[in-house]
Formats: sequence, structure tokens, C-alpha cells
Amino acid sequence: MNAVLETQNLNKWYPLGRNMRVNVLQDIDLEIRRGEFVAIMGPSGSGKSTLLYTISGMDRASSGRVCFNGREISSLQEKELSRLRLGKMGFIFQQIHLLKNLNLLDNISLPAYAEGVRGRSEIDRRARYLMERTGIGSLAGNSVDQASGGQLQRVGICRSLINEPAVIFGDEPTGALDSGSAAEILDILKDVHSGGTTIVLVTHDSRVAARSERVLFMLDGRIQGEKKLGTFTGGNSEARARQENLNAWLAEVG
Ligand SMILES: Nc1ncnc2c1ncn2[C@@H]1O[C@H](COP(=O)(O)OP(=O)(O)OP(=O)(O)O)[C@@H](O)[C@H]1O
Repeated sequence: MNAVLETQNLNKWYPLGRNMRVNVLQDIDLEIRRGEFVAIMGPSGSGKSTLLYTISGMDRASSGRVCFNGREISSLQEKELSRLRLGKMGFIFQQIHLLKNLNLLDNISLPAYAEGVRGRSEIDRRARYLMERTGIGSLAGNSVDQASGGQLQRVGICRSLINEPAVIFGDEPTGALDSGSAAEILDILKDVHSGGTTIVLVTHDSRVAARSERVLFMLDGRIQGEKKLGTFTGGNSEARARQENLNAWLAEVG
């Protein structure tokens, strides 16, 4: 079984008054392969974040199936679902929420303590390794107030990776950053992906989506189309060519 995530006939709606509802996701059949890097694009309100939250078990489907590693998660109890999210999934958001009374190293380590599988020294070693790998190795003892936006986003990435998740979900992970910091974060995500982690990102930015292998375009709660880009091997000229190719396709579908 090659799919890490799979949905069948996935629907999400919200009640609107007594007999009406807003259909936010409609009949979505989606398969994301292990190790794939997928970007979800589409206009505002098309359902991108809702899809991300529903496939990651942060939100519940109204009907249909969501499977993670072949196991249906749509009907799991909240406790089992939290355990699955904690151990197998990592999350990166535009705004990262950290605990101000903990230093950066401890913020990164927190999900590993919550998972309760590894001992303190192993957690500490892994957290420091991730900080080194993302270029913030010297900031371990810093407080949240002593780090820039780009550094905090790296902290968020380290935290999302601490439990060695199978999948990283990102909702506009570079949305709050200047273009230099955003490019650095994209390089880190490329490394994470090369290490075998599946990545699923929601983004408005075609520079970000151009790094992925497959772009899904959403419209009115449906996947309107997809563009396969193949694996990004690196370099500015390849990144530009991929972005142009993607923009031309987006102009056609959007
Ligand atoms: N709790 C809710 N009740 C009713 N409608 C909702 C609720 N949450 C989201 N929606 C609606 O669902 C639709 C999809 O929202 P979603 O946030 O998934 O879109 P999006 O494509 O991620 O948008 P954006 O790019 O602006 O973040 C929107 O029309 C939104 O108004």
C-alpha cells in the first residue's frame, strides 16, 4: 500500500439555519503517496484549509472516508486521533504558537514529552540536532522573545519534526515571512522531503507550490485539477522555470 493518505467521497458541510447547509468540501477522492510533496492551491474560500484540517484529523468529515496509512481515521475517538496526530503528523502554521515561559529547545521538545516514548536525553539530542540542521543551533537557550520571525518559523519546523512524523502538514508556512526567510524555509522543507517525509502544504504562493511534486487546484470545495511537476532538484533557474510552468497552468484552470 503506497498511499499514506486517502479520501473517498469526502464531504464537509456546516449547517446554515434549519434546513440548509454550506457545502465546503464536496465528494473529494484524493490519494497522497508516501514521500510525496503536494501543494494545495485555489482562491480564498475554496476549501483548502478545510481539506488540510480534515485529512489531518484536526477536523471531522461530515461524510465519506479519510484513511491514514490504510486506517480509517474519520471514525476514531478523539483520544486515539490526538495520539495519531502527535506521533505521526507534524503541523506548521503561518503563525506559530510557542510557550513564552519555555526556551526554544524546550518548546521544540514538548511534543516528544507529550508522546512519552523517548527519554529526556534522546529528546534533547534530537531537538538539538534539528536546531543545528535548520540553522538555529546557537539559539537553544533563547526565549521566544529573543528570536526573529524566520527563526521562530524554524522552531516551528523543528517542533513539527521532533516525533519523526510520516507527514508534515503546512498552512501557509511562509506566509508571514519576508522573501529571504521564506526561501530558507523552503530549502529546509526540501531537505525534509528528501529525507522521505511526506509534505502537504496549503499555499497561495506559486513560488512555494513550484517546489512541490504535484499541485492540486481547488474551486468551490472540489479538486478542479492537478498539475504534476516532478521532483525539484534545486537551483534558481529550475525554480523559476517550474514557477512559470505552474503559473501558466493556474491561469488556465483559475
Ligand atoms: N465554521 C464554519 N461555518 C461555516 N462556514 C465555514 C466555517 N468554516 C469555514 N467555513 C467556510 O468554508 C469555506 C472554506 O474555508 P477555508 O478556510 O477552507 O478556505 P480557504 O480556501 O482555505 O480560504 P483562504 O485561502 O482564505 O484561507 C469558506 O467559504 C468559509 O467561509
